[in-house]
Formats: sequence, structure tokens, C-alpha cells
Amino acid sequence: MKALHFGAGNIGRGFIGLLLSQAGYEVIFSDVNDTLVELLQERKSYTVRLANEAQETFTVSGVTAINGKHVDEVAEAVAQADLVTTAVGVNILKHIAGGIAKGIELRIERGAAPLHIIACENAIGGSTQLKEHVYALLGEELRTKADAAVAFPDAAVDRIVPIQHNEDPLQVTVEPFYEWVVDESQMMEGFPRIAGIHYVKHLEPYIERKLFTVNTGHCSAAYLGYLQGYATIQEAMAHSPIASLVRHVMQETGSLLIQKHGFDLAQHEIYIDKILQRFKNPYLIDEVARVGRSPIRKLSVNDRLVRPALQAYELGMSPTYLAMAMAAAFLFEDQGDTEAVEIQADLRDIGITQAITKYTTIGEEHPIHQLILTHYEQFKQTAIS
Ligand SMILES: NC(=O)c1ccc[n+]([C@@H]2O[C@H](COP(=O)([O-])OP(=O)(O)OC[C@H]3O[C@@H](n4cnc5c(N)ncnc54)[C@H](O)[C@@H]3O)[C@@H](O)[C@H]2O)c1
Ligand SMILES: O=P(O)(O)OC[C@@H](O)[C@@H](O)[C@H](O)[C@H](O)CO
Repeated sequence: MKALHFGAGNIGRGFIGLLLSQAGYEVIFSDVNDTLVELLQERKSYTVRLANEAQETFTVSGVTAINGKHVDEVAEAVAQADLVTTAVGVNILKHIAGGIAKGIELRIERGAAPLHIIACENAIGGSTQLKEHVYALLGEELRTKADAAVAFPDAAVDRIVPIQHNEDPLQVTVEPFYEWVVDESQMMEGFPRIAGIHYVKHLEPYIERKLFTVNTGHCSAAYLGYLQGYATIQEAMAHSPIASLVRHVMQETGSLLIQKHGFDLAQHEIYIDKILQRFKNPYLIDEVARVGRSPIRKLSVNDRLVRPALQAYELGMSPTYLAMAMAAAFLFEDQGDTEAVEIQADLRDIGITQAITKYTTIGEEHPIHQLILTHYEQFKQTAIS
């Protein structure tokens, strides 16, 4: 069985490639990074090390790669695959849609078996977004045929994999914890289950719990850590006022999740505690720049900050800690991050009031807008204590 995985990066090699290989798939990576592609083609294996005391190491073998810049090669790999997965970044999905659309066309011409395409990105409805990009490239007749031949089940993936600075560019160090949840209600009948994946009939509680707890807390630690001058999440979380604020943010989203999805309060507290421990993992060095990356995406209406804040507000809560995290996001500067640079340019050109509305969609008349503004002004005057 062949799995074609787009994105031989940290989560691609450190989680999806490893799990699919252990489940018996021959994994073919598609990436646009020539070094990664050439090394995978040459060595056909790489190692994954767990970030714990034992530093257990796994060798993932029987893998190879294709260059994602060669669309015809990508299409042929899609045509021959038994499963397609992605971990490229949600904003990159539109760039891989062309090869996938061509591959689907080839599958239909050849009468190939049905295919599942699973986007493993940090986003609500990642596979559905990919489907929209792919379908926009198919004519009406092909779309109808694709409906019967291809499914795009949404997923939630969780495993912290920092940016790697290893001598061997293929080696990847990952936290021991992992969770991969797939919406089986979007799958086709009779598709074989993959060991290690948790299949659920209704994904929303799982993706919201993950995105609004792990990722909301994580970016809060990054933005607050940045304000205090820390370079890593581990350093930021060792500063107890930051760790306490991050817990408050997660408790705020926790109140929403408990009310909306009926999670058990005590179980959710355990979930939060475990995540706080994961952020502090002393065997990982996770850069604030990575976790805070793409602040425009993170401040967008369907992502980890604004979506839970608006939902909490609708349920009668005042999301003050989420507003604080958003305010900190507006102060995040990184010359290497085009989205951070763009926000800072806008702050100079249009000011914070208009920037809040532009990036979060939350208008000036909304109480959350005022909360963000207040925290923003406070952060500009005083350090976190
Ligand atoms: N790292 C984590 O802890 C983690 C955990 C869960 C989910 N995720 C999600 O997984 C996705 C990838 O994150 P990452 O940390 O692995 O990033 P990464 O930058 O390490 O990996 C992304 C890879 O995609 C490749 N890529 C870019 N454009 C491409 C294209 N057109 N075709 C094929 N490959 C292309 C890049 O070269 C890179 O190797 C993101 O959506 C992220 O939110 C990351
Ligand atoms: O990948 P992003 O930019 O959406 O978010 C950065 C981190 O919070 C994220 O990669 C986590 O490490 C991961 O989601 C843990 O499962």
C-alpha cells in the first residue's frame, strides 16, 4: 500500500510518515525542498527520536520522495496512491491542489480504486478546504465523478515537533505524545482503518478541543514569551506569570468547550495540565518564532484566538484572556515572518484600532475589540508581572 504525503517537514516526517510507515504503508513524500527530496531519495530512510529521558529512536525505512515542483510527477503519484495526506501548512494547500486535481483526473480515466485525501493541518476543516481548491480546478463532469471516487475526511493532528537543528537534516526529534483524529462520517464505505488513527463520527468537538486548547495556549505562550524577551516556549513557560496567564487562557477556552461540547470539567482540567507539561518538556527546544509564526493566520476569524473568543462571547462569557493573547499577537515582531512584518506595517499606517478590525473582523463597536485595545495599551506600557 502506497501513501503519498505532501510536506516532508517536521510533522510530515516526525508524525504522519512515521505512523503510516508503522501501519504498513510505503511512504512517498512530495516536497519542494530539494535537499530533503534528494536525501530521502538517496537514503530511503530517516530517524525519529522521542524527546524524553530514554530518547528512544525509530528508523523509518522504505520511504522515498518526489519533487513537488514537478506537477506531472505529483499527479502520477496521486494516481497510484492508496492514501494521500498533507502537512504543508493550510495556506499552502492551494499550491498542491493542481497536482492533486490532475492525479484525480488520471485515476478516473484509469478506473482506479476510491481514494481518501486527509489534510493534517492546524485548521478547522483542512481537508474540506483542500477539496474546495481541488474542485475549483475540475470541470463539472469530473467533479461529479470525483464525488464517487475521492473523499476528503477532515482531521485533527496533535504532536509538538519543533524546528530542527540537527546535523542530519532528515533526523527529527518529536514529543512522545500524539493524537490523530479523523472524521469517519466523511469517509467512503469499506476503507481499511489505519492503526494509530482515532476515527470519530463527529469531529468538531475534537478539532475545537485541540485547536482551542493546545494551539490557543501555545500561541499565547509564544506571544507573551516574545513580549518578555524569551526565545523559546520552554523559557517562557518557566516564567510563572506567563505560565499562569497561559493556564487562564486555556481555562477560558475550557469553559467554552465544556459548555458547547459537554466535556467533563475534571477531565478537561487534566487535559489542560497535561498540555502545560508538554509545553514545558525539557527535552525539546521549541522556538517562540515557530509557535507564533503567521500571526495573520492565527488572528483570523476561524482560527485559535478569534473563533473561541466570539463563541464564548455568544454564550455570555467575557473572553478577557483571549483578548489579552490577541493584543500580544499584535505586538509580535519577526523580520523573517512576512505576516508579522505586514501587521507591524499596518500598525504604523492605520493604527491598532483599524488593524484589530482588519485582522480579526471584530468591529470597533464589539466589546472584545475594546478588550484587545485595552490589553494592547497595557502591554505597551508595562512588562508582564
Ligand atoms: N510542527 C508541529 O508541531 C505541528 C503539529 C501539528 C500540526 N502541524 C501542522 O502541520 C503543518 C506543517 O507544519 P510543520 O511544522 O511540519 O512545518 P514545516 O515547515 O516543517 O513543513 C512543511 C513542509 O511543507 C513543504 N512544502 C511547502 N510547500 C510545498 C508544496 N507546494 N508541495 C509540497 N511540500 C511543500 C515545505 O518545504 C516543508 O518541508 C502545518 O499546517 C502545521 O500547522 C504542525
Ligand atoms: O503550526 P501552527 O503555526 O499552526 O502552530 C504552531 C504550534 O502551536 C503547532 O505547530 C503545535 O506545535 C502543534 O499543533 C501541536 O500539535
